[in-house]
Amino acid sequence: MSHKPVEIMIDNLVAENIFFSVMQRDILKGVTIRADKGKVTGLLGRNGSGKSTMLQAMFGTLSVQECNVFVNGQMVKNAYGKAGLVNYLPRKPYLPGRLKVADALKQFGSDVAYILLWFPEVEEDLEKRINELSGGRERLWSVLILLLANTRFTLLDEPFTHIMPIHIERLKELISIKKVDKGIIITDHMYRHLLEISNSLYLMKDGKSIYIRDKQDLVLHGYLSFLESD
Ligand SMILES: Nc1ncnc2c1ncn2[C@@H]1O[C@H](COP(=O)(O)OP(=O)(O)OP(=O)(O)O)[C@@H](O)[C@H]1O
Repeated sequence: MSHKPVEIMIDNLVAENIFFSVMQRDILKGVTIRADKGKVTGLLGRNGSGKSTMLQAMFGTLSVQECNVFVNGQMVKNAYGKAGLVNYLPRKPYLPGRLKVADALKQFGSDVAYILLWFPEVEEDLEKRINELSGGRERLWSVLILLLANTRFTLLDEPFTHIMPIHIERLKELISIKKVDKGIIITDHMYRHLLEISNSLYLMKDGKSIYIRDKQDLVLHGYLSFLESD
């Protein structure tokens, strides 16, 4: 009797072969990116290297020359439209400005008690409208709402921007807990935070992605000019 090894498929979302050219410039030259349940994938790159474009192509809201998206090997079109599949934090403000925070939480079905357990000080925002919040608080609420939402994958474009260090530290802990339930891709220029929380880290350069093993690689590939001491 032969014993076939049991293959366990880890929930994954893959955007393969992304090509994007604009105004005769090739921005992405056949790049692949993937999110796996249980992992954080980090994406670094200089301004204009195509990080946001990749996330939008994967989400399905940007039309690019080529991009094939698969969920566990099955091709999907318009990933954003599939209930419970994936959510995406754009670089720009995400939540509707006129909405009260408490109403936004209700709309997204967020677990307010759980959020306040992690960030008790943000309770003061609940009755405020989104456009009355500081930039950092608006970003924090947006990240929390998407991270805690019941989707299999979450794509976060610059989630740490404007957020104060003490909240970034807590957010990183929360991301490490949430990745047990979902696959997460994060792009941010705060490379130290990405180095710390990513299970796989890539650098976008010349339209391709380079696998990053450690900080030295970031110098080698010209993302950092030198290694700062810790
Ligand atoms: N609609 C468009 N028209 C012209 N150029 C575009 C368009 N969309 C994207 N680009 C260009 O594509 C390149 C990649 O942009 P993208 O926003 O993906 O970069 P990024 O790596 O996210 O940059 P940053 O770190 O500055 O956020 C940029 O040079 C941008 O100017």
